[in-house]
Amino acid sequence: ANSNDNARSGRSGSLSSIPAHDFVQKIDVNPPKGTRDFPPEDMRLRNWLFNHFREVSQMFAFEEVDFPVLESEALFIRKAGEEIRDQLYCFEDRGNRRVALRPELTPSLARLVIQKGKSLSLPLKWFAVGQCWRYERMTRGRRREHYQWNMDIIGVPDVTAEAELISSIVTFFKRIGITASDVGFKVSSRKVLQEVLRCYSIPNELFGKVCIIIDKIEKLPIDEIKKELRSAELSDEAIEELLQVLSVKSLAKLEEKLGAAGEAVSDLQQLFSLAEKFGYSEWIQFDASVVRGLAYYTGIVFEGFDREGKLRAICGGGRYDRLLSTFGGEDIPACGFGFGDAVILELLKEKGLIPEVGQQVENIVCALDTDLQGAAASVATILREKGQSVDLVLENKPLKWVFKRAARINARRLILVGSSEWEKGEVSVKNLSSGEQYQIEVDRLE
Ligand SMILES: Nc1ccc(Br)nc1
Repeated sequence: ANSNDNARSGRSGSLSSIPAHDFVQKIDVNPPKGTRDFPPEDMRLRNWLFNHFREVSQMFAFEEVDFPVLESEALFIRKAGEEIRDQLYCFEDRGNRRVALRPELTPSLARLVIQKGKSLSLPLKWFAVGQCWRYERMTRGRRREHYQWNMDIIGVPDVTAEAELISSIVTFFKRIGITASDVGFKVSSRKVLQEVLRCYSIPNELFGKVCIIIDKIEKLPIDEIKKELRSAELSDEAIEELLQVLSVKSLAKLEEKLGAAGEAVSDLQQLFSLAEKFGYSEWIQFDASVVRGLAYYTGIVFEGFDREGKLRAICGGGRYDRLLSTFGGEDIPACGFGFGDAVILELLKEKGLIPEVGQQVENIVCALDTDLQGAAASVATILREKGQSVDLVLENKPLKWVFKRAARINARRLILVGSSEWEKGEVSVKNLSSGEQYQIEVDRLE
């Protein structure tokens, strides 16, 4: 206890005469800008959502992993002009190390795979639900943290891996009542861009930067996009061809444009035929304009969108076969997705699908007078040892108060410990839904 406590508690001590206000400074009780508290009701909804993330991941035989929320800044320093880089929540720690709050989970996953190296037997199917951060000028009043569900498959070069990942997200949507008429996936491949850029002998190291510029195509005027592409040393001819290809509306047209021999077309054709077999064809559509805003994708990319077009992307992912080598590791083919905890709740609100997640308690146990408090504690323990949840009334309260609390915590039954019954080793039970009342020996409670 510090002097402050003494002053507050009124306990004897030399400081009690000093008025408390000398020590107490009024703090802001709100969480830091852009962050959220999770009081019980919000935490129950979050747990409901995360339980679905976990149950679907386990249904697909993925193993849960996690990493520090604090990472070396170097893990996220990429030179492709990504927004995620501009908004890095980074700082120098007391050991003068450059560190950052992770803006995404994939680089940490890549780091762990490299660290574990040869001891890992491929393929890996890992999932994580982790808090991710960005530092954005609060002018836009957007959040600075969110929780992201990630699933990644490491060591499978075929698009069967991407097809499996999309199947897991479709499974999740179905479990929470979202249908193919609410949500779809735009699917493309960065190999489309690659094949166009190769025709104009654009060097590979520009690939990431070009993708990031293209990803802004629906957020910036087309002249701005062209200007940025020109500054990335693309010729006007290459830019025109690129924009042409990105407006292709079907896989058939893409094949006409790029030919059937390229990997872009064959990967996408394989993915769409696998979608048929998985039974989620109605959920996905080819859309050449999808590139996603992360520099490291190298193949199939996809993003979940709400068909009413009111919300930002719900989730997104793709193949990233070259990420490990950017950290000095041996490249292993990989693909994965990220699914944030914010847009999905906006969608569920839109659709009236937010579930009722009230508190559920089986028993509320109350002593009818203070010298039976110990007896009430023993009843609570017996029930808890039977695996039942018990709210034990901890103070001497009037029955009216106890009934009110029972209703608030949604208790199934009230157990009263009274002296006459207790002498017979019994308690009084009231079933709070049926109103049924009876006496019973404690040991026979179940
Ligand atoms: N990457 C990232 C992190 C945090 C939020 Br909020 N949004 C995106």
